[in-house]
Amino acid sequence: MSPSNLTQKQSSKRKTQDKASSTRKKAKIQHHTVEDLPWKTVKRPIEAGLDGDDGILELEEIDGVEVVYEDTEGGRVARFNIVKQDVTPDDEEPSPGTDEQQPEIVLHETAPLHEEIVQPFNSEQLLPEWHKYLLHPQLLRAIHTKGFLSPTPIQAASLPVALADRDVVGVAQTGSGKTLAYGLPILQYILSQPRPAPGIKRRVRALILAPTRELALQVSSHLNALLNPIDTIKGKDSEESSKALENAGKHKGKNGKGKAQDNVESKAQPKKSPPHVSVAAIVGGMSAQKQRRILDRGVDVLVATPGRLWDIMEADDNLSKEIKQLRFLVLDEADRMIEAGHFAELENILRLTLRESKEDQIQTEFDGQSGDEEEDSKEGIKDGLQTFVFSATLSKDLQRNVKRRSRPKSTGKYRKRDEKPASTLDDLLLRLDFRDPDPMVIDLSPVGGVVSTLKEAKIECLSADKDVYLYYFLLRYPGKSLVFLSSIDGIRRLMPLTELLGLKAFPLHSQLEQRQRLKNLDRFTNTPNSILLATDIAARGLDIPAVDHVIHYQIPRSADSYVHRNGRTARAMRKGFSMLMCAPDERRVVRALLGNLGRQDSDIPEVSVEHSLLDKLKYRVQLARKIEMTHHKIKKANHERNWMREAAEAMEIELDSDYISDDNEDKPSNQKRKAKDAKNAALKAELKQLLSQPLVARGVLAKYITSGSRPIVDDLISGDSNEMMVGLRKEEAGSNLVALKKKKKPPVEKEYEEWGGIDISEG
Ligand SMILES: Nc1ncnc2c1ncn2[C@@H]1O[C@H](COP(=O)(O)OP(=O)(O)OP(=O)(O)O)[C@@H](O)[C@H]1O
Repeated sequence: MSPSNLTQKQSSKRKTQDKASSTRKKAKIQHHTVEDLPWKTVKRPIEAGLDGDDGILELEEIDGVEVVYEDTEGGRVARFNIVKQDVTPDDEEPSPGTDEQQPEIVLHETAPLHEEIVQPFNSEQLLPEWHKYLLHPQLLRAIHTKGFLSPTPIQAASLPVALADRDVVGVAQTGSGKTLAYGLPILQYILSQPRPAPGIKRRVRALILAPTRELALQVSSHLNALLNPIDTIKGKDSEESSKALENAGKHKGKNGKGKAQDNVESKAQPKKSPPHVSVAAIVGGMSAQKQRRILDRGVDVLVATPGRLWDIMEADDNLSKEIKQLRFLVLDEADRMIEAGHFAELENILRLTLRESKEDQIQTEFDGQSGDEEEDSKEGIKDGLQTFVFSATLSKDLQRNVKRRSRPKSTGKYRKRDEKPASTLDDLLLRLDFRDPDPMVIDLSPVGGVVSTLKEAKIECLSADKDVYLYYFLLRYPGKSLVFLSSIDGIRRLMPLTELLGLKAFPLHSQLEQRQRLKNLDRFTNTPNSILLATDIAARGLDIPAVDHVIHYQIPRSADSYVHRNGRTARAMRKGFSMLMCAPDERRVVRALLGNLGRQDSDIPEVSVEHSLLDKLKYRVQLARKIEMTHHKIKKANHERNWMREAAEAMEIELDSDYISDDNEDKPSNQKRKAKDAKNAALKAELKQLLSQPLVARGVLAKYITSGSRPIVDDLISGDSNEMMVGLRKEEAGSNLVALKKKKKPPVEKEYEEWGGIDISEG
């Protein structure tokens, strides 16, 4: 890294620092390497034009560093000097002329610049619903700022238990606030401990494991938002936050306090000191070196995906030691973790959290619990580890098994270290060494897995017609739509089609670089009426604000997947809509999938479709497909020609002149290509022209709005007509459904018990 990597902010700081340092006589200068410097993460300055990223995922900056150039034998090198001022107790700016009395320059930033002054928070008055939990004022202030007036049901059920040091297995519907259900007790614990002493490295006290990178990053940002609510509100995820601020303002108004009070409180925050709690995410796809540096600096709450964490742990004994002494272990979306292909890493990490005596004693069977074992477990609680397992989908059987699980018996069967990892969630839970003899299982999952604010529907059509129906739906019901496919190829095929049809779509799948994944999520979040074409990596846990529709373009591979995909909409009691696109050969699987949720396929009504418009859209889609196919052929031919040229160069072979020059007008291949280009240009022009024309439903006379079998005058006057489809009213998805007749016979249960989902892996 060179000094040019210091951020812009840093360079201006450097100038100030230069000036300041020249006046401070007692300054001691210490030389450091880049790696030693106290880097800290700052928000990406999107508004400053860096949103193009250019390989930058996050920025870091350093306070109080001088860059000094030194001429050495090996040339000019940069030296980094950490120069830190000790701040007067009240943290006031030094008054002019007192520079001579500014003596201290300290080596590292770990020393707090302030003793923490915790401003009390009147929760009894401002957050009566939260008062009884006696949360730390910092947390209460954040909850208030976010406008969370009362805990969600899962929070209300799990907080008293978790705050009383008990283990919790929590099952609650998607979008019901599970992150804070486990996050608040963790932050409460750490905030109530003394701040780390100056120079003492923090050790990891809470480990939160999540199945996907996006979810891990989201969890860490949710927790950070609780610790720095003001920063977060200024940040880019502002839609929800500004609403929250508005709510908070309203709420305060009711209680006779206004914004002024809040300002006083925020001003009273210490200006700059190391945070009391540091939360960091360790995920794949980002610089491992940087993540190691963060860990070396010390982290209290570590949110990680098992794969990357295990990679780092293998090279870092200290981290393994810290994991052995955890105070909190959380498995978020535990059931997905065993699907995601990093079960071996997960198992290795979990092994470190077992009590010493159990290291090699992982039981493979469920057994009853003896009195002795209970005694042991009670002792175990004293050694401190609290375990939380949360998901929207944990089977009832599994929850019972958690209750029935036992400590290993001396005569029992134990799994050896080198045995193959198990593949079921039952096994995973057995690998957890709950210190609580009776972990609290809280199951608030709704019947049939459906959130009460979600409307479900389906469209039955041929596989080949799914593109047209999707296009119809997206035009008919504008909004933010998350479209799930089970293969990356499917997304690659749909992306150019949506673009040609003038839709704003972004892809999300595992073969995209991490920075591209995050960027696309960000764009989807911030673009109205946009579409995210995603595989199941987006199915779990992602809290994307205001997703209006979830569309299962390809059917989910299990009942759980159906529930989690649907859970990206209708979150936090908002309305949402989900639509299954079901081809004839998928019906059997859909029946089985719904059967697993205790439902019938006739429970799900059909979306009514205006067939006259569908035909018009079909022609547009056909044109787009043709254009794309020609593009594809041209691209393929170019690729092949370039490959031939490169191969010939490498082998020093002369190629036929056809391959060497594109300029030869007379060559038949060039003529063919030109003809193709012309044909493609004509197709594009035709599509463009079609896209510019309004779509008019049958029976509508666009020129005579008061006549025809469907006069549209009233809708036009009231502003109720659909913007894209003349003759149809502006309606929300789900307001126009066709109920199906219930079947008399319930589905045969045996079939569902045995059905384990289809194995469609990404790609
Ligand atoms: N007490 C509360 N009141 C209002 N909103 C809340 C509250 N707690 C959390 N939320 C908001 O609800 C949304 C969903 O929360 P969260 O992501 O924790 O849900 P979840 O249960 O983990 O969902 P999933 O099962 O899909 O992972 C978030 O935007 C969060 O900020």
